[in-house]
Formats: sequence, structure tokens, C-alpha cells
Amino acid sequence: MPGEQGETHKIRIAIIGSTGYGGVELIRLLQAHPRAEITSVISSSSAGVPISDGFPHLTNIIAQHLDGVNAAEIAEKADVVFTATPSGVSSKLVPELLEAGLKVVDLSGDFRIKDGGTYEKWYKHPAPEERYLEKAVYGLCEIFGEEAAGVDFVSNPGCYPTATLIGLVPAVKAGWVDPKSIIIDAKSGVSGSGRGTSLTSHYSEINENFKAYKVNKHQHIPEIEQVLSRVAGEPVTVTFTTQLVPMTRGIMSTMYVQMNGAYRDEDFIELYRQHYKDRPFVRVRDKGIWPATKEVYGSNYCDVGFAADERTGRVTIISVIDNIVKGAAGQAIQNLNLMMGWEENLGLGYTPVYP
Ligand SMILES: NC(=O)C1=CN([C@@H]2O[C@H](COP(=O)(O)OP(=O)(O)OC[C@H]3O[C@@H](n4cnc5c(N)ncnc54)[C@H](OP(=O)(O)O)[C@@H]3O)[C@@H](O)[C@H]2O)C=CC1
Ligand SMILES: CC(=O)N[C@@H](CCC(=O)OP(=O)(O)O)C(=O)O
Repeated sequence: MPGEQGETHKIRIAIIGSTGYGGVELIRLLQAHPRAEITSVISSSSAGVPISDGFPHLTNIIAQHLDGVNAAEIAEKADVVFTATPSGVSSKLVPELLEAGLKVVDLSGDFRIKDGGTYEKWYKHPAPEERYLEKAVYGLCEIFGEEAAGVDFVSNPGCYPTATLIGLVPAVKAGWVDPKSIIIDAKSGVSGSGRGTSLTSHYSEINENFKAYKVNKHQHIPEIEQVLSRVAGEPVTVTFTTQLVPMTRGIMSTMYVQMNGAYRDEDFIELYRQHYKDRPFVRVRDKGIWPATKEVYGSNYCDVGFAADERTGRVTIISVIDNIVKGAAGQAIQNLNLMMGWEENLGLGYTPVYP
């Protein structure tokens, strides 16, 4: 593996789906990565065209023409491939890429759920072959980061699950909250639905509007429940509402949970700071200060704040991320770093864009 040969040697990266929001963000972030170079940007619909034709903001930054989707050719040009492709596409592509000897980080939902039966119900397409589901390591870096070390295949978490689980896991793990009482109220910017146009992401449908969608039906419900059940050691179900807000990037996940004791804000702050002390991308707010999506915009941070209410016995946990960075491309690079045995934050030291 070229990446193992020396400190300065760069591994070669291919991006399938490089014309989508996740793929274009991978291109942006990888420009600053000291150990990776993009050797192939891939499109199933525009092969042969310079990528900067469709994305003028990349002029003088990346000169490559788009390549077609061909596993053998990709394996000639690259060591690692990011599949920033739609759900249902990744499940077909990834096995060929792995068989061609590539390391893979998949950004779709296709390999996140271990129970194959889940896919027909929640994603409305068949599950991938069982052995690939088994092989996939679920790459929620702050919770299971050690499991990605040295592996060939990581399934990158969903955007809503990333914000939600970073906000919930320490309290559930500590037994401070009743995992059966969790209500999650999540909001996303429109880029979360990808670059393809649809009626729901149309400007006049989104602007000055705020709307709920897929209530209790969202495909991220089984992903969140899978992790919480694992951490709690018992089956957990959640109430989960997703909403679109008129902004481009950002997710805010607000969680309401029954406490098992008289915990105060200070207790949660201390618990979470301790839990994430070695994780560079989680920032726990001081008492009475709650995070906002702009405070993580364009960065790989996940910021968390608390309001424990002694009157109701519930705690409100608020967690924010940039959906395209921490919720997709940034976390995918964080997983690459873990897979390669590099520092988790290598090439990801972005200060949020503010205001
Ligand atoms: N946007 C976000 O915030 C997040 C997205 N994700 C997931 O990441 C993945 C990518 O998302 P996003 O970038 O937003 O989606 P987009 O719709 O913006 O981009 C997906 C890209 O996939 C390519 N594609 C489509 N069909 C095929 C095919 N058959 N073979 C190869 N490539 C294909 C398309 O490019 P072309 O036509 O050029 O091939 C398209 O540009 C999805 O699975 C999404 O669910 C996960 C977390 C957050
Ligand atoms: C705003 C918006 O539409 N967001 C998308 C998130 C898509 C995503 O990340 O889903 P998978 O990777 O699990 O396919 C949604 O709610 O479906």
C-alpha cells in the first residue's frame, strides 16, 4: 500500500459521485490533506468532461477530466475510493470495488444496518449481499473510532444519526437517561437532499418555509436505534421527526429525554467533556450556552449543549453539525484517517465559516 511506504507518500484517492454535493465537498476538503491526492474524479453521466466545466469554483484547483465508472480502471489509478453515490447504487458498486482490491468509504446508507431485512422496509430497495454487510465497519468515529483502524471498508454514518448519536450516546451509556423515552426533533438544511432537483427542494417550496417530512418513517430511524440498542444493551426505539429549514447547510438535532436522577447541566457537561476528551471534533458548550448551526458551518465539528430541567425531570440535548462536512465528506475523511492509522484530524482542521 503506497500510504504505508513513508511519511510523505500520498495515497491515491478516487471519488465516485464527484458531481454531487458529498463528492464536491470531498474534493474541497482533500485539497488540504497532506497524505492524500485525488487521482480520479468519477461520473456515471458526464465522463470525459473537465470537472471544472460543471463546477467553475474548482477552476485552477483541480484539472482532472471526469472518468467513467469502471472498477478495474479505478483500481489502476487509486488505492482508496469514496462512493458518494445514492442509496441503492452503492450497494451494487461497492462489492466490485472491494473485489478489485480497493479500500472503500461509502457515504450512502446501504451498508450501515446489519439486519438486511431493514433495507426493503426503510430504504425501499434490496439489501446488499450479507457478507458485505458483515464486512462493513460502521464509522461513527467518536463512538466506534477504534473499529475503523486498519480496515478496508467503512460505512459512513448518516447525517442525522451523526448529530443525534454524538448527542445521546454518553448519557445513555452512563445510564443517566431512560433510553425508552427518547424524542428527537431534527432539522436540516436543503443540501442534505443532494444536488438533484425535486419539488421538495425547489426554492419557492423552501424559502420562508419550515416543514416536517417522513415523520416516524425516516430511513435513519433504524440506524439510530441500532446504535442506541447496542450502547444501552437492550432494544431501543425512538420518536424521530425530520424537518427542512430554509438554509443550505446545517443540522440541529434537539433531543428530549427522561433523566434517571437529579442531574444538573454541570453534570452533563462534565460527563460529555470526559467522554469526548480525546476526540478533537466534539465541543461541549458551557452551561446556558447552546450551539447554533453557523458555529460549525464548513467544519468537521459537532457542538453539543444541555438544559437539564429539575421541574420535569427531563434533559434537552442540542447537537449541531454541518451535514455535508461532519455529516458526510468530513467524517468520511476522518474515517480514512482512522483506516490508515493516521491522526483522526489530519487535513480536517477547518475553522467554521462565520458569519
Ligand atoms: N448531502 C448530504 O448532506 C448527505 C448525503 N449523504 C449520502 O451521500 C450520498 C451522496 O449524497 P449527495 O452527494 O448529497 O447526493 P447527490 O445527489 O448530490 O450526488 C450523488 C451523485 O451520485 C452520482 N450517481 C448517480 N447515479 C450513479 C450511478 N448509477 N453510478 C455512479 N454514480 C452515480 C451522480 O453523479 P453522476 O451523474 O455524475 O454520476 C450524483 O452527482 C448519498 O447516498 C446520500 O444519501 C450522507 C450524509 C449527508
Ligand atoms: C434534507 C434531506 O432530505 N436529508 C436527507 C438525508 C439523506 C441521507 O443522508 O440519507 P442516507 O445517506 O441515509 O441515504 C433525507 O432526509 O433523506
